[in-house]
Amino acid sequence: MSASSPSSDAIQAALATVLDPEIGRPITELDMVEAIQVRGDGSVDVVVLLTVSGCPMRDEITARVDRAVRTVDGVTAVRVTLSVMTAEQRAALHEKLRGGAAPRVIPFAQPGSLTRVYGVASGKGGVGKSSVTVNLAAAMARSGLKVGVLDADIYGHSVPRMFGIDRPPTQVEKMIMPPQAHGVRVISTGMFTKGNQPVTWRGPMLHRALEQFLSDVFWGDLDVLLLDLPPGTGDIAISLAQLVPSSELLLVTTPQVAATEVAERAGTIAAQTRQNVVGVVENMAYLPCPHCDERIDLFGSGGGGAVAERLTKVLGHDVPLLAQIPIDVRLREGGDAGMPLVVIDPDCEASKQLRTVADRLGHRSRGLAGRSLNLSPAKGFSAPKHAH
Ligand SMILES: Nc1ncnc2c1ncn2[C@@H]1O[C@H](COP(=O)(O)OP(=O)(O)OP(=O)(O)O)[C@@H](O)[C@H]1O
Repeated sequence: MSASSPSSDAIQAALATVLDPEIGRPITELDMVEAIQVRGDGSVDVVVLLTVSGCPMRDEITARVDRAVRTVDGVTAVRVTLSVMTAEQRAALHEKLRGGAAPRVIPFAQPGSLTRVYGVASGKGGVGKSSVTVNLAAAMARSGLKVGVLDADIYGHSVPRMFGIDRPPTQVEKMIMPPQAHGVRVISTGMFTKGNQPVTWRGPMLHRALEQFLSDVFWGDLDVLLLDLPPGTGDIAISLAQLVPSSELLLVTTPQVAATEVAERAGTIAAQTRQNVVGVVENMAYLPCPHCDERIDLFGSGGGGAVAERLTKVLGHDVPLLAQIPIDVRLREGGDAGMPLVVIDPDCEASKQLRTVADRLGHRSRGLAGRSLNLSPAKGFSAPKHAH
């Protein structure tokens, strides 16, 4: 080896900066680098182990390794060879990722969890619940938060399309690696049904599926997990409350929806499950007139405010109206093209409203307020306002 050729330590250090695109950890830490060979002429061979042979990320990993190794002084050429982990190596990786936790443990339900979990619910379909979920998640990711979306809307899993994701998740043993888009980790019930066919999921099956998505998906260390719930706040909202007792609900409505009816229904469920309702988002609130400053109340007005007011009464705690999102054709077009509006145009009115909600939900301090503790305070005892 000539004096100027790079050391294999330097190559190793460069490889330690390469993150696996799905797991988000250095490939060296994941034991994915099988061999490094540095030749006298400065050319470097790296053998990388993929978790599965058909890994959809193979080109991306190759490119990342190539880029990183080329930054090392003295490197003249890089050759990346891909191989596949043996069953034992995969099992060891699975073990490592689980961090010694027992199987079927839901990390978000553990006492020390700092992840805020929000179920996004609506009284009926088509009000823009999925669009709101996707845009909130993308806005949170843009502000530097680690975000996951679990699309549990079995009647219309539109979330992957709205994120532009068209590939299934990779599986390492029993662990499911969520695809990422716009900085968000995404899992959808739609990724597990053949040809995206609607499935008749029944209560217990849905409960098990949700449990599996919460426990077997490698979510990593999330700040926020958003769940797109099926419309109608039914079984799945109850399952979520059981599986993650500290989860909270965000309600999406249009101004048109029979406000009292939706509020009663959602309120009854939330009161039963003791879930906190963080607020109401009124979507399709108005159509900005293309010729003047007027707002056209296409779907009526006041629905969001009425739901918030009604829920405040029913639940006995303040349920604010967090935003009024106008109708914006680009929100739908962006959804169809896999580009959330907050990414395409972060400063338009609809995006501003969405970003306000994202900021509020993403940066709330996670005190005891609104968390289900299943405790009743003793007479004369007033509970502390904050946990910390
Ligand atoms: N503010 C908005 N402006 C324009 N189009 C919107 C807006 N919000 C949602 N849409 C469009 O309305 C349609 C329904 O929205 P979306 O799929 O998000 O609703 P949903 O409540 O999740 O429905 P479901 O529960 O039935 O899946 C989509 O085509 C979406 O792009």
